[in-house]
Amino acid sequence: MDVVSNVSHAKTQDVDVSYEIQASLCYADQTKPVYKNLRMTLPKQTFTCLLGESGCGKTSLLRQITGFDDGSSQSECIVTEVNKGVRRTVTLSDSIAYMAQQDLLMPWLNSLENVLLCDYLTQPLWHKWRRNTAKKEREKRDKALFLLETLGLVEAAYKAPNQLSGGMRQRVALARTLMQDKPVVLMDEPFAALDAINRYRLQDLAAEMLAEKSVVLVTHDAQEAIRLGQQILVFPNQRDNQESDVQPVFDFVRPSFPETAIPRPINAELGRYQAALLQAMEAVPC
Ligand SMILES: Nc1ncnc2c1ncn2[C@@H]1O[C@H](COP(=O)(O)OP(=O)(O)OP(=O)(O)O)[C@@H](O)[C@H]1O
Repeated sequence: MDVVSNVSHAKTQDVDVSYEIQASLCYADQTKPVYKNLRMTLPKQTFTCLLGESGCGKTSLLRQITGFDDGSSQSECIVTEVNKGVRRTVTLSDSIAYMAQQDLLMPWLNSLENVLLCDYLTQPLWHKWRRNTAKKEREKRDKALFLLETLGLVEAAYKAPNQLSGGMRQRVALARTLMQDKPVVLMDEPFAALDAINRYRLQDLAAEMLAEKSVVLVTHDAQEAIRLGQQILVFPNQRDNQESDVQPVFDFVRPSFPETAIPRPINAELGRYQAALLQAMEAVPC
């Protein structure tokens, strides 16, 4: 199935532009690669949901796309931007906001400070010393407060993480991700720890607030993938194929999904697609 033809939200998306990712990864303490010669296409300004069985390499792939390398693996990750047929190799590390499975809030900072933290850390040092930054700092603070307000966290702005519920902490983490305003957003099971109502609300907020971004959302929740996915990819299982000297190109399984705008309502149609997605995931060879 052609990925691009499946994309909804046609108004906001520039489907002529995409990132092609080719990646291989083998951790030093493992004999077999986690994946080899894996290819993935991310159309820009599209919500891609990535599923797969536990341990297949979803988090590793996100980490590789960010450019993170702790030296404990043999890895290769080539990102090619394809813009109206013109291809060029790019580095995405400066263009990515990453939201991890844990909220990773600093316990000694309040919500507002946590939201502002990434911006502060990524500023060059000389910028912090400049005198005329007061106005910019005020603007950033206003933006952070606006994000917290939009996410229903006005009263939590000056509270420490240990004074917040799990759902509130995840919303602060989402505000921090949005604050960075990066074109590519990678989210690793961001809503997994939430109750059903908070998860539903945050899915709605994420779809609305990340509509202009190229998003990869790792999830184990088939319903979440069908609600949010404009492209859904199921991680191929490569473990049985590693013995061969020939390196085939592995591709993701692409189940079908409704061609309506996201976030999709939970109804009978969504339930049917959810069942079909679970079947497609079961069919991935183990
Ligand atoms: N830093 C590391 N060093 C060595 N092995 C690792 C490291 N990180 C992950 N692995 C291994 O790589 C494989 C893929 O792990 P990864 O966390 O990417 O899977 P995942 O699909 O995200 O799993 P889950 O759905 O459970 O979060 C696993 O076998 C894991 O044990």
